[in-house]
Amino acid sequence: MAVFLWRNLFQTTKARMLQQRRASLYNGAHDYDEELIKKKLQQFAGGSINLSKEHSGIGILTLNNSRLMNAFTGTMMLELQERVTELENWKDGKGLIICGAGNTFCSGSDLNAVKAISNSQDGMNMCMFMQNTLTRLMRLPLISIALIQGKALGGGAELTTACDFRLMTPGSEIRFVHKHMGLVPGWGGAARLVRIIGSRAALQLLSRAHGVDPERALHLGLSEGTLSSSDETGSLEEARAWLSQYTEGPASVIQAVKKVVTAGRELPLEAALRTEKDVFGTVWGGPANLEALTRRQKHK
Ligand SMILES: CC[C@@H](C(=O)O)C(=O)SCCNC(=O)CCNC(=O)[C@H](O)C(C)(C)COP(=O)(O)OP(=O)(O)OC[C@H]1O[C@@H](n2cnc3c(N)ncnc32)[C@H](O)[C@@H]1OP(=O)(O)O
Repeated sequence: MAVFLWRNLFQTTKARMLQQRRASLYNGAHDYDEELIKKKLQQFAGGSINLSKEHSGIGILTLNNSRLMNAFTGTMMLELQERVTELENWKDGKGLIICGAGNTFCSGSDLNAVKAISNSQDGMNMCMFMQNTLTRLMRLPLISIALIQGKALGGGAELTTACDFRLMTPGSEIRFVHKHMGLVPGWGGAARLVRIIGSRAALQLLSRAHGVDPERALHLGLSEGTLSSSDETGSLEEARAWLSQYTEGPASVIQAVKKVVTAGRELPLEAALRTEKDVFGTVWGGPANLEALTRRQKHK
């Protein structure tokens, strides 16, 4: 009976939390027409977003458009949304590494597409589409890393801020080039950057639009560390090893850890406390908890 009640509570709470995570920032009430922008984005094809889910519970999401330095075409934006949905449903997932193919991260939006949708309605719809997707990415119950090799420019720099951590390879660069394009970030990059490095440093990075090298990023708290390897395979291996120190343990517990931190980061205190209570309810008396009680482990 107790197990039945626990399972019931667990399923209900989990379903409610999944629904909250997927809830879009923008919908029809904000003059947002998702179907319209999806049709538009479909016209700018090229590249792909590949996801491989490893047995360890670490997913590798690769931006793949080497010809254009992994710039985001319209279809890549659509694929990113699909991959995020797939990750939201990954029960055994614990961590995620986002990287670019061919030794570079991402050079932002595909400028050919940007030019073609430079009217206000398309621009706003694209902005809302990407904010919705990157907000869901940030809220995934997975511990995420942006592995930055080569360049992360414009929208590519914004994407790095939707991850929990950033690791950089020697010689790499994060650069919010928007000012030079007569723009500001629109994929949520400014709001997230302020939360990561504070408003003064964010103002400096956005208003000067200079590149941030690994040393400066480390100093600003934008990057967690500089890897020793700069080649694709070696740096991915290092990033995996770095991430695995945080993903050791059952997926249900790692996911719960990420959920309570997300709530603490995003919600007012009382709402965050209530979410923490709900998440606590999903692990209390759960398999990992009962096993730990049986083991009577000492934390010396
Ligand atoms: C809403 C807008 C904003 C956002 O979404 O937030 C953006 O992201 S706008 C895009 C911002 N990015 C840029 O402006 C990048 C411009 N490109 C460069 O600065 C350079 O290409 C580079 C990325 C620094 C690489 O330089 P380099 O190593 O010398 O290579 P190439 O310049 O020869 O590049 C190879 C090839 O790739 C094309 N390329 C690169 N980035 C883009 C891009 N974002 N969109 C379209 N095409 C891109 C580049 O033009 C070259 O192609 P060819 O000229 O055909 O050889």
